[in-house]
Amino acid sequence: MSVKDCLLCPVSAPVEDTGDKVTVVGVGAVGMACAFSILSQGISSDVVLIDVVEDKLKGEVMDLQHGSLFLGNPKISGCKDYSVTAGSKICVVTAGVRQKEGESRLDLVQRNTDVLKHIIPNLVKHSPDTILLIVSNPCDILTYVAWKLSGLPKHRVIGSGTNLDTSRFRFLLSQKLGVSSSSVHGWIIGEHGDSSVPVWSGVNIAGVSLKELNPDIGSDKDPENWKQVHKDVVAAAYDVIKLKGYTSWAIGLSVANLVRSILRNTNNVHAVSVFVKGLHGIDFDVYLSLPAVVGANGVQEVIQQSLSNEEKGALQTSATLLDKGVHGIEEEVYLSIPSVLGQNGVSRIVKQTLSDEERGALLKSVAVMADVQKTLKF
Ligand SMILES: NC(=O)C1=CN([C@@H]2O[C@H](COP(=O)(O)OP(=O)(O)OC[C@H]3O[C@@H](n4cnc5c(N)ncnc54)[C@H](O)[C@@H]3O)[C@@H](O)[C@H]2O)C=CC1
Ligand SMILES: CC(=O)C(=O)O
Repeated sequence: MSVKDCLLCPVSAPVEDTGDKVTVVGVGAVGMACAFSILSQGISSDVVLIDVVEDKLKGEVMDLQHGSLFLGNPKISGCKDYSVTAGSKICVVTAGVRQKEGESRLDLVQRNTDVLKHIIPNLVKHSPDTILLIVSNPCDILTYVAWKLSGLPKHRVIGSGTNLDTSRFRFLLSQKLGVSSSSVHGWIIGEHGDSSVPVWSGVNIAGVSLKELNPDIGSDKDPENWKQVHKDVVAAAYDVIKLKGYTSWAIGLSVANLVRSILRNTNNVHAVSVFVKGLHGIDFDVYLSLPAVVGANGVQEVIQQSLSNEEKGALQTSATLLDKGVHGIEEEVYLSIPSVLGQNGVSRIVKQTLSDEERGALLKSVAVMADVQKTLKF
């Protein structure tokens, strides 16, 4: 008999499924900050890491496991093979390239779309009931891409969106006012990026509206220049990237906050990237951030904020920009398009006006073709 057999008298089979499994794809700065925040706050007791760089992945798993004593003995595992992710309640996607100094988030769209084409089908294959939480940038466009690639219902594909920008906004306002961020209520909506929209009409402390105290707040006419706070929110990522090369801790904490709301079914309201067609005059397929009720089903409801005309206009500009970003995604594929044929083969392609639905379906077709092509050997 082994020491273990002498020590332990079996009574019942150990339970393997913790019911709160979270997969984090990408063990870079952001993925590890997410995993660490989730584990250190005891939000999940079963965290799986995935990456394509095996040594780094193994090292990160071991390093976290060695802290198990201080984390309440969670399951921490990692592998290149997606079968380890089976049964995940949430899959957080942080894989892909990040901005270098001087690059915008939108500059990453093509490279990270290609990365998602490999990741999303694998995640959904092993966890068909999962909620996808997209963090990689450009976050809103990639959330749309993930929705298309996954075939999951819209409410189960969410982008971390402006949950982070909102946290930055509330922190900066709190510094100006000398009150805690948690007591400053305000929202950043729209793109997680340069065209984000501050909802000045709703900023309040204990129900006291700052706009009622200063009707010009957030505008160019405001002598106190509160507009600078939003400028600082937009500049935040660029500033941190200039200083340390990347951002990590705040996004890790922001993701952990979202994961908690989903796993514990809290119905907290977060600014997250959701499908917004039909809201605030936006009439095309696009994901961007609005305050939404988040629970075990993903996004349950979107809050219908009363926006000023200026805020609504800025939100629509943000939506149009993201729509352009989606349709700018390029693939080298052949597929059927009405064409003019002559002796020289194809002489011209007919420019059809497609509905958003048709364009979405075409994009999916392109993604599938591109995936198949990648498996061919020449
Ligand atoms: N939404 C947000 O608020 C934020 C988003 N980000 C974004 O998060 C992403 C990751 O940033 P960092 O962690 O700093 O980058 P990083 O370069 O440190 O890590 C990226 C990781 O992804 C892995 N990876 C690449 N292709 C993969 C694949 N096909 N499958 C699995 N893993 C793969 C790499 O091996 C690497 O470990 C970037 O796109 C960045 O812009 C960063 C901060 C905030
Ligand atoms: C990099 C990025 O998206 C951020 O820190 O906001």
